[in-house]
Amino acid sequence: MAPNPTHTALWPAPHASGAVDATVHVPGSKSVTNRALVLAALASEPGWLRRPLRSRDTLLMAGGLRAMGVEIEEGVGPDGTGEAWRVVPAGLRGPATVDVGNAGTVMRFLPPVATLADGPVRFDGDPRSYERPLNGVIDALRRLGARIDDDDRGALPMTVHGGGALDGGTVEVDASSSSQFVSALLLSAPRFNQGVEVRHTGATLPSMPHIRMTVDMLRAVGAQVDTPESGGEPNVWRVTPGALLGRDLTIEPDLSNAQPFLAAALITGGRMVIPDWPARTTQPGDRLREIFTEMGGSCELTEYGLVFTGSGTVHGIDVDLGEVGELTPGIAAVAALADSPSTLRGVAHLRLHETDRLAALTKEINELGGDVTETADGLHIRPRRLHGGVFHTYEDHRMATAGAIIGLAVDGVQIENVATTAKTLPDFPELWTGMLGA
Ligand SMILES: O=C(O)C1=C[C@@H](OP(=O)(O)O)[C@@H](O)[C@H](O)C1
Ligand SMILES: C=C(OP(=O)(O)O)C(=O)O
Repeated sequence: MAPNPTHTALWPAPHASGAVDATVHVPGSKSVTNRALVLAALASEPGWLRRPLRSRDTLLMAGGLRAMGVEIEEGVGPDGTGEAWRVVPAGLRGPATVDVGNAGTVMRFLPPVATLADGPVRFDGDPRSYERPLNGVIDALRRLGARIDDDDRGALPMTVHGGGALDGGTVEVDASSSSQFVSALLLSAPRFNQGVEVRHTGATLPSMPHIRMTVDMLRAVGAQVDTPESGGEPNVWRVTPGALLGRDLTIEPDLSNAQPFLAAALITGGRMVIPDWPARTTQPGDRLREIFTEMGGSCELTEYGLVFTGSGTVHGIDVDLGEVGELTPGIAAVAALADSPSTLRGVAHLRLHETDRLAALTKEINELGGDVTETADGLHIRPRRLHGGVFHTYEDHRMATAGAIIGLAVDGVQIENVATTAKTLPDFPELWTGMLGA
């Protein structure tokens, strides 16, 4: 097969000639947008999403819901300002086909929705989606009463034979490979006849902030959710059946996508302003305030947003990133440019993300002259003088942004397939060159 010209294209990563000083408006959060779409689709009345993220993952989510009969209309918000989506719920329909691409949120959050459709819903996606874990969702849905045809692979492609309703009830799930198994079951549970009680049985559970995001957003649309934090048993979440409200929700900026811009200020000793950084949020990217401060920067959260300043020095860090795994590629890139070694721990499950991120980061940083080794659950990074070269991205948006961070400090880095940032941030190349005043 001839190579795909888009994928093999090389993007010369801009090199910073001095301290970066910029304000970057970061588009909406992928995780918030895709949860908001699902909850609005399951509500009993229309709702609005203002400033939704429009990227590959969120357009796939909208496409999947539309395929099942939900109306998602383009429009301006109810107050006449800002771009918005109006979501009009409908009786969910099958037969339908859902393309999940390589979006974890789509491949995990939509099968429970499909159990409520009145016919078969076929799920398919990118080759990598066949390798990403889905068995936790499939097994749990079967035990809750669903009929699913996956040829006993526990993976995509598969067909959920929607029966118009699902019993629900109590179910055990090992979500150690992805927190999205828990989020997926909770999000649709208000519409299951008996709601759900999810009991996580695995030894570890990654990405807890994302589960809190699910719980917060469910409560905001009127669902009753009991959690370990609200006095329940550890690792048990309970959702009571009930109707969901249609809301008018403004989507927060994606704080994980703010990461490369903050990193730019950190490694160049510059200044970065991210408007609309929320004062309170469940997004894991909020942890960057603490992590990048420990690595040498300082930040101030104002009413306008976050003001982050680099000191000109970057320190290594020893940190457990299990709660905030999606920040790992960007932290690894900064760590490769630091003045001391780093240990990133608690992220074994990254081997099952868009690509095997631990292998990919090790290989690509080392090919630029770095010294990275994989551990059982993370990376050891010993900074070395790096040189230019091609940074491969493995169709992983966060590999592309990690390479761009290194390219700011190292002349001659070329990013292969920077277009893969379209998964969550289609404007990345323009925002990045705009930041540099190019
Ligand atoms: O629920 C979500 O929106 C997400 C949960 C996390 O998944 P894992 O728990 O599989 O790491 C995170 O890495 C992903 O980017 C988004
Ligand atoms: C792991 C990620 O995505 P997904 O939602 O596809 O799991 C990510 O965005 O870093």
